[in-house]
Amino acid sequence: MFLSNQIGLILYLLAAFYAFLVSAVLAGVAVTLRVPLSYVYDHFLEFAVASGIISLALSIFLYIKSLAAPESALAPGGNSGNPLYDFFIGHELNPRIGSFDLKYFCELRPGLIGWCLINLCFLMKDIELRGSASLSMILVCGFQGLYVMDALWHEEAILTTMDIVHDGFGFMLAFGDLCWVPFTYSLQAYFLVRHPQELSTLAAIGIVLLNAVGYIIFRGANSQKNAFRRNPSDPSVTGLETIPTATGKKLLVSGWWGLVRHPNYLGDLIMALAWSLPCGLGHILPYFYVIYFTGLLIHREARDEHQCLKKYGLAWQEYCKRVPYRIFPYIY
Ligand SMILES: NC(=O)C1=CN([C@@H]2O[C@H](COP(=O)(O)OP(=O)(O)OC[C@H]3O[C@@H](n4cnc5c(N)ncnc54)[C@H](OP(=O)(O)O)[C@@H]3O)[C@@H](O)[C@H]2O)C=CC1
Ligand SMILES: CC(C)=CCC[C@@H](C)[C@H]1CC=C2C3=C(CC[C@@]21C)[C@@]1(C)CC[C@H](O)C(C)(C)[C@@H]1CC3
Repeated sequence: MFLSNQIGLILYLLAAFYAFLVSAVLAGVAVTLRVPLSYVYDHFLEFAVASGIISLALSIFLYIKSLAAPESALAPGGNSGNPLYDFFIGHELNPRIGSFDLKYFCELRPGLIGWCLINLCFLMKDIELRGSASLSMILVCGFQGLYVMDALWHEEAILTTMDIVHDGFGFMLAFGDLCWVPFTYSLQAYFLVRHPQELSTLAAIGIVLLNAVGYIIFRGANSQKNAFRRNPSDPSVTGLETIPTATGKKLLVSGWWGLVRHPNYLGDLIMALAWSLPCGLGHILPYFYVIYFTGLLIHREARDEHQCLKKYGLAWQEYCKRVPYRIFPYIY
């Protein structure tokens, strides 16, 4: 499985970013040809329901396919014997059709690129209604577009995430990737079409700075860990303090990973806030993402702690002593 992931890494390495570029060019052509992209705004619910139905159909297919899979191909967490639970969590770990890895493909491309395209459709609706896109809309679409490009550019990093290594591919991830991400992560842009906001230059600068701080922490932490895991002698991480573990792997205790135990989540949450602020403080809808995402990351952090404690035992306890806060320094 690890070897096939490595092969997938080579095959997929830059393909997701290219897929984004191709989609961007096609979207540019559609805008130039005046294709009425605002149709997606007018029929948002219908598109969301259709994508929910596609996710359900895909999950049923995945579950039926998993029944023929060998025991060794099943996900540890999705092999409880309860068909409903396994259908939801994902019975098979990395379902493939030939060499095409369905989970790896779905995790990044359709949801993330779809999210940007939906945002573009909302931006076009804004232009259609008011003659030009508002500064708030430009900031939201710009920040989220950069986030997606970053994820696609660092595509290989998802090969080591819990979703790929540990979780199965079932309804939860299929629905999350194909429906939840594109249709709920775009709610700020959706909100701005109906509720345009006046944003002062000073407020806009403040929000841009907040997003930049979040991005520096998020990218710095993820890149530091990825570089360290790929090659602990990488010059960018050689000066950092580490704790040895019984598995032979080491844990970083300085740099970003000495600030809190999940600095990447901290940066991600700061960015999430920066995406909501352009929508003003008058409505809860644009803050849905920050609230949901805080819950998701707190739950994810607890699952990861549990796995790391199992994997690293005493070394993890030592890490927790040295770096007492999980996500928010001096708070949590
Ligand atoms: N926008 C969204 O909807 C979502 C975004 N994300 C983002 O995705 C990114 C990846 O997150 P996720 O996959 O949850 O987990 P992480 O990238 O945080 O990976 C956790 C793993 O990192 C390793 N690790 C933990 N502490 C240390 C340390 N001190 N030194 C070295 N290695 C350590 C451990 O694995 P090991 O030791 O085995 O290497 C641990 O299991 C994050 O930035 C997150 O914010 C995640 C979910 C949803
Ligand atoms: C409510 C519900 C159905 C939740 C399912 C959870 C999923 C929405 C998330 C689980 C892990 C995710 C990741 C990303 C998007 C959200 C889901 C699918 C991700 C692709 C976002 C961009 C990041 O840079 C990432 C590539 C690291 C990330 C991977 C995990």
